[in-house]
Amino acid sequence: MVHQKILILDFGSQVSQLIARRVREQQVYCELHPFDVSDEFVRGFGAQGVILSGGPNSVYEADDWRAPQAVFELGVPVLGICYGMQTMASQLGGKVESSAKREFGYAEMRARGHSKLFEGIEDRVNAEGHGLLDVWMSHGDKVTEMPPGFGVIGSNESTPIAAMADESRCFYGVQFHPEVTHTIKGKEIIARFVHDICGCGHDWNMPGYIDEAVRKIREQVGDEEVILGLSGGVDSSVAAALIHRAIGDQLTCVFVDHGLLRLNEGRMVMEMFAGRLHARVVHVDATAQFMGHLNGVTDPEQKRKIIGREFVEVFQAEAQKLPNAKWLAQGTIYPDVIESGGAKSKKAHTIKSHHNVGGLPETLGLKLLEPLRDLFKDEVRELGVALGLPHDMVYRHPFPGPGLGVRILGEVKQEYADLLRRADAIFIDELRAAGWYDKTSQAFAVFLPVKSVGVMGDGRTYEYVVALRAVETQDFMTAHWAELPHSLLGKVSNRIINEVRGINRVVYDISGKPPATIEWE
Ligand SMILES: Nc1ncnc2c1ncn2[C@@H]1O[C@H](COP(=O)(O)OP(=O)(O)OP(=O)(O)O)[C@@H](O)[C@H]1O
Ligand SMILES: O=c1[nH]c(=O)c2[nH+]cn([C@@H]3O[C@H](COP(=O)(O)O)[C@@H](O)[C@H]3O)c2[nH]1
Ligand SMILES: NC(=O)CC[C@H](N)C(=O)O
Ligand SMILES: [Mg+2]
Repeated sequence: MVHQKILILDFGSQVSQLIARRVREQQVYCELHPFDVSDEFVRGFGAQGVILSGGPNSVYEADDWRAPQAVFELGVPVLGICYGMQTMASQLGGKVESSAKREFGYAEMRARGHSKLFEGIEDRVNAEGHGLLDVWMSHGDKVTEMPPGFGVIGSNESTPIAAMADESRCFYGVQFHPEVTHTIKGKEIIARFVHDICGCGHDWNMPGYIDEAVRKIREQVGDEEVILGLSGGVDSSVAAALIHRAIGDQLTCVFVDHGLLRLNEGRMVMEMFAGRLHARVVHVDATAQFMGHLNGVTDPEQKRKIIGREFVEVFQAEAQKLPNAKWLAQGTIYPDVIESGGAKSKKAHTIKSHHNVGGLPETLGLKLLEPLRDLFKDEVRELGVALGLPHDMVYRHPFPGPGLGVRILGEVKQEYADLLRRADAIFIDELRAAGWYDKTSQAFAVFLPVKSVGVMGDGRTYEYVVALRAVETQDFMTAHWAELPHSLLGKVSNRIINEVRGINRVVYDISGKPPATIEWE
């Protein structure tokens, strides 16, 4: 089935992904691509409409940060947001200048004229009968001259051209950000653009998606076999459930126990998949293999590389046991795709080599099957529920592939992993009991291989330290430490010190990301 779709071009705004999510919420399919795609790409894409995102540059400085000219020649509606509006103005013959007054945060904008974009959408009406909108702005430049054919459709004191339109061509520019929730009527404005102006229907929804994805997987795979690395995390679990629905026992899930999993994780994953979904799951106990290679290694990057490499080894060995395995399935989701090809990645530094199934070697000899490539995390969760996975599993906190390997600082030892597993389980247990699990995005314990002195039952102790980490975040790119109640932290600390012999001190991590990262290694 061919969907109607919107093309979003990313100029590097921090909130570009939100535009895509807002469009998807309207049950309209869209794709986010870097702004510098070619004219041919734009012409071949088949968009019903194009959205240009915001971005950190100024059009009068960065003269190569332009939309492909084809965007304006497709004969479809275009919406420019912030930088997107500014480049549209500049490319079509208007003018953009630095503004004396920067606007950052809340602003009130008056709708003017009768534009299709805002007609009937307002938060309040003023004495003269003009609609007023509460919007969120973040800019230092502004359009000072509109291109030929455009008229003003929104203004405020500091930004007289806060929104503009050429209604005959359906070109719109807004200086504010309709994609953020602080713009109260942002959702209505996006809906107006995609449905009424671009003419898109509501053809993107989960039940429809399952049928379509199942058909596509069957077509791709035929009678060949697929192996999938199952971690028990959200993405690989949903991918497994979807592929299993499509091809049943042609799918073999490989669940690798590297000895660095959480408490009881192995049992839980096996019960869920083999027991409940009746999927074929191979449980590989590779503890000795991973621990052996990690022995004596203290450098975080080296540890990550070793773990990634050993994963691939295990998958290769398992694939060779199957007569007809031609595919390796992965739970790659849309943000993974965007982050490895988006406008922002061009200047990005490597902070950590996040392993997925390792850097896949050419010699793997398997084709990749990635049925979640088009979905955002919340869509993946919705899909998981629609496929019958339990709520608890689908709403779990993410868990990194290298597992406790990056939560034990320095050298990884069996003894440390055992202590950490128990401390972590107590923390998560208490978070759930206090209703805080769903209020945090990720929470875990970290093992510090240093000893400190304590006193227990009148005796001296000299034992290890555990740090607790809990964060709140939308996208895991930036995060705040969670302000857990002191009473809850107190209870967790008490239980860990009392129940886990070998730990006599618990601390709470109060660093944000940046400058810290979420994991400690
Ligand atoms: N213990 C494991 N056994 C087998 N495969 C694994 C294991 N850990 C990670 N993987 C593979 O690495 C991939 C990437 O892991 P990642 O943590 O990003 O995703 P996830 O575990 O599916 O979801 P979540 O982000 O919710 O943890 C997984 O999809 C899975 O294929
Ligand atoms: O699958 C994964 N493989 C990895 O190697 C990896 N390293 C970090 N993470 C997870 O990514 C998010 C951001 O983590 P950091 O702030 O520590 O980089 C957090 O959610 C981390 O748990 C990983 N996930
Ligand atoms: N958020 C944006 O897109 C900002 C655009 C441009 N850099 C400005 O400051 O006006
Ligand atoms: Mg995971």
